[in-house]
Amino acid sequence: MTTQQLHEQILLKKSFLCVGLDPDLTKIPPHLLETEDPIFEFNKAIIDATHDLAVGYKPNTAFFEAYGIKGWLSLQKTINYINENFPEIFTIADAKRGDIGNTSSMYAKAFFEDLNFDSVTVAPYMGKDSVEPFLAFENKHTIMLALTSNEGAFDFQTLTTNGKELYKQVLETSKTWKNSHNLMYVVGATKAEYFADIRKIVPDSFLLVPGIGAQGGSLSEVCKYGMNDKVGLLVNSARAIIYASKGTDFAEKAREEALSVQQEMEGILNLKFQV
Ligand SMILES: O=c1ccn([C@@H]2O[C@H](COP(=O)(O)O)[C@@H](O)[C@H]2O)c(=O)[nH]1
Repeated sequence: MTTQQLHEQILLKKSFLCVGLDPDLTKIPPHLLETEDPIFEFNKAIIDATHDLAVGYKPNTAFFEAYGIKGWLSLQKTINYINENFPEIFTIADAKRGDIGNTSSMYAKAFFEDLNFDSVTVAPYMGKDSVEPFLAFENKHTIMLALTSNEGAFDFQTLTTNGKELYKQVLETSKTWKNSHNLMYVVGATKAEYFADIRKIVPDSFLLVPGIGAQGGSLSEVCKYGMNDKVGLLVNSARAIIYASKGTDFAEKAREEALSVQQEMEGILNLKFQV
């Protein structure tokens, strides 16, 4: 999917919501545990209930890898289900990969070719040759951690080296890499006050923004400082939506939560773009 197509979906659905698919067998409704593949059944129900309100889904691979081969198969079934039934939806493998070049190439093949995700998250720590193998895939997107939503972001990312905060250096340097037009960046919703500075460095890039909902970030603050003239934001919420209920009504309740976020987004888009 191209960023232009993603932008069109945002305007069509009046939404820049990305639903995080973080299935945890201890949290999903007990009645699903009796099915053959509880994780897939859970994801499928959430997707069926929210696909008209969201422009993206972000399975975090940790929640699948934790269950070994069965979990990986559930991930494969989930991405196939989205691609076959809702090909207009942008998919993100939140895997936070990155290694020496030849290894990164294999990670890129796994997520872009074998699983056919539109994008994958990567860590910038190993530098240019660890990220460029992902960027080589045209119309696939590499979403690099810039300023994360957690408290530990302040351990390294905001430290100043050579007169500049590390996350700013990451943003600036990555723009010089080959095929950098395929880059997007992760910026946490809990760091809304940093968005204005980030937009000075990457005015046109899409930002994947986790941290509203369970982590308490403010959607309106993120939009105030982070939205560009093409919207440029994919705002993720997982637990607040997918675990809205543990009962047989879990999908209905997930829809209600997603709808409330979508409606807030629609209000913001109406104000800014008169869509
Ligand atoms: O900075 C980051 C990067 C990734 N995440 C991931 O996003 C979701 C957030 O889930 P919630 O339940 O909405 O808090 C989860 O998969 C994280 O691993 C992040 O939170 N912050």
